[in-house]
Amino acid sequence: MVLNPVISKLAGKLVVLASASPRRLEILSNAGLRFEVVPSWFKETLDKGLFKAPHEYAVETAKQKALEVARRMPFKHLKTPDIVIGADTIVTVDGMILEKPVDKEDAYRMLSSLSGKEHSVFTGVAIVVCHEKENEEVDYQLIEFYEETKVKFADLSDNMLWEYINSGEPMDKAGGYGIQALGGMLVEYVHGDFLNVVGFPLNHFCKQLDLIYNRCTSSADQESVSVRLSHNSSHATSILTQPPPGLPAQSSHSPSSKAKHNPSSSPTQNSPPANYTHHTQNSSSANPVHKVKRKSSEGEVDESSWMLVNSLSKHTDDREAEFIYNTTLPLVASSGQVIELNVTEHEDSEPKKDDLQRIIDLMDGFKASKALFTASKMCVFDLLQSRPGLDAAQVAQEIKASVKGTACLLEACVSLGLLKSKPRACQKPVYENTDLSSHFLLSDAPFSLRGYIQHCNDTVWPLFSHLESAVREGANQCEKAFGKTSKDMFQDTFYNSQEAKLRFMNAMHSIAKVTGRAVATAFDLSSFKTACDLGGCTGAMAYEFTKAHPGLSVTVFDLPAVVEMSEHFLPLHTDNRVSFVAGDFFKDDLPKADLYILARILHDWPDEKVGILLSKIANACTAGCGLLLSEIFLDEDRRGPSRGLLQALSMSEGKQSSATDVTDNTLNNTCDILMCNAHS
Ligand SMILES: Cc1cn([C@@H]2O[C@H](COP(=O)(O)OP(=O)(O)OP(=O)(O)O)[C@@H](O)[C@H]2O)c(=O)[nH]c1=O
Repeated sequence: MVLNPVISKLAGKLVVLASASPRRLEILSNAGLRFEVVPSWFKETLDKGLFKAPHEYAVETAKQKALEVARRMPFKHLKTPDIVIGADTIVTVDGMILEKPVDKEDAYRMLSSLSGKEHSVFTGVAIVVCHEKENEEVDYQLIEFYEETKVKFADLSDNMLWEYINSGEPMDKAGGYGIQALGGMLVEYVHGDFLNVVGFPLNHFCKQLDLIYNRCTSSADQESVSVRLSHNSSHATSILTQPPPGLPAQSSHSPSSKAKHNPSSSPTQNSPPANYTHHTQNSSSANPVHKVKRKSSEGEVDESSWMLVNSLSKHTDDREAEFIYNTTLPLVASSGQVIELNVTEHEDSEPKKDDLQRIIDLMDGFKASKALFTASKMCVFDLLQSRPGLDAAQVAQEIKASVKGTACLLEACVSLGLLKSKPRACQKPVYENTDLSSHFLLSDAPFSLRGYIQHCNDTVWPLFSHLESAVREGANQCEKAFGKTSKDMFQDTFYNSQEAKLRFMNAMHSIAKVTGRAVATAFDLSSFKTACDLGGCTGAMAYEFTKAHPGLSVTVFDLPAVVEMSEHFLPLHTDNRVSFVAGDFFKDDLPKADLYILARILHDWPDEKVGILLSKIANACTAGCGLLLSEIFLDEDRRGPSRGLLQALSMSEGKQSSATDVTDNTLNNTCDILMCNAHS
């Protein structure tokens, strides 16, 4: 079910989040948006003194973050996004703008300035809509807005402040606190959008999308859309729209054609608003034939490069040649010179460049996955976390691999945004983790996905390499991939092999930790005092539930073989509101609880087993009980999300269901059913 039809308007578009903030990633993916993350390299160093109001600073920073990514991607990633979203969150108190603290003392200064006071949290957001023109230039059009939320802190003693600071939570957060986690304890009240404080004003964002895609469908469907930038009120909102009748001028930003358009909202007090020229782009191609245009920046190219160009020219009506070269790819000739080939397409019969890029991305997707799996398995991210700034030869030595192979792997990771490389004069570049890899790829990061990545590499990947057989036979391919039946695999995982069991538990643990909080906070559970997480494995989800709901105790119910290992996964601060009970949910009595939780369980089992489990839950429920389901539910039209449809290809005995499949199936209205979509 898509709650917000606006989000679905972005389906099929290359949406990019220009942010390394895990909170923004979580907020947008929980809303069902599918996007890539390309953290911005824009340094947040604008002169705050130049802005009349703090929100203008946040909006301008958000805009620069988004534009930097929009401009970089066509060159670094060889693809042009459709939409880039940038955001910047700041906290303001007593006329000061607080960003992320640089160290603990800074965090202390910030938090003590907030103690006992009301302050404002502003998140500036910029949406950059990119339109590729025929001449390979890109028009960037901007929608920018901000949201303000007022937050009041309780009086905080120094002891409390230092305890909080020493938890490590403040360091990557504006104002030095995270309202969504421990920092929530400091807060007396919040007036306004909570998610705005966390880092992204989802509601306001959806309203802006609504303006773009729903209220102005006719304009958004056109090749060219224009921008109205309004700076005439303290609310610096820009609305992307074809001019409704009566509205004045609009503007288009094209940083690639700076001579024509000044960048708007320049951070100077006196600078006038942007050029408000009405810009419409001709969508038709003037040239009906393919053109191979050779550009060479300096001097002559050597013979080999000429040969390449000539052979391409000969093949301009050869489909394969067009498909390979119908994009601007920098080709490096043996002289080291870069030749750019631009092929202009015939509008009527040839595919659009964006479409070609989407196909190429799909073709390459498995290479990117495998590069991630391999770097993770070879502990590249852990190594670069403990020793940032190693070059390829040093990394190769540590991970016991060839220098050539390691250099290729590191560069591939840089291109995927997983590593940063720092060039050094006359020396090989050195590497370090990006925020993305620090958050998700380290073994010991709180949101580590390493266990799940290893599961994808060791279990999912071999199954998918037999996809053709799986499709032909309509059955899973355990025997081909592992030489074992799925029953034997199950036995191994849970009973025969300690190592297989730990690997599996580790995978489930990591995905539950990353998604747990979103599931735990998706609903108001204040009416429930006890919960039972069926198949709750290591208890990762259960701990998130107890953290989010102080009045709730959770029993984890899982197979004895799992429960006996659960102590390996105890969190640092254990919580005696989580307990473990061993049993088989198909055979044994379920522990009594007000709320039953089934997170990522149903899709594994065939219909009859799902029926058995749900009717056992129905029997265990009394009035006022609830069932919380978290799955990658299919949309009601079963067209998405592709994550669910792709998961179905593993041909496990279970299936992907829509929300109504499950509610229709069962329970005879014995309890409330709470369903949330586990996109990640
Ligand atoms: C007040 C508050 C802030 N934050 C985080 O603070 C960062 C702000 O920094 P930013 O510069 O806007 O973003 P960033 O993290 O540096 O990422 P980027 O967009 O790449 O600049 C963002 O993360 C926010 O979630 C919380 O998680 N909880 C809160 O209660």
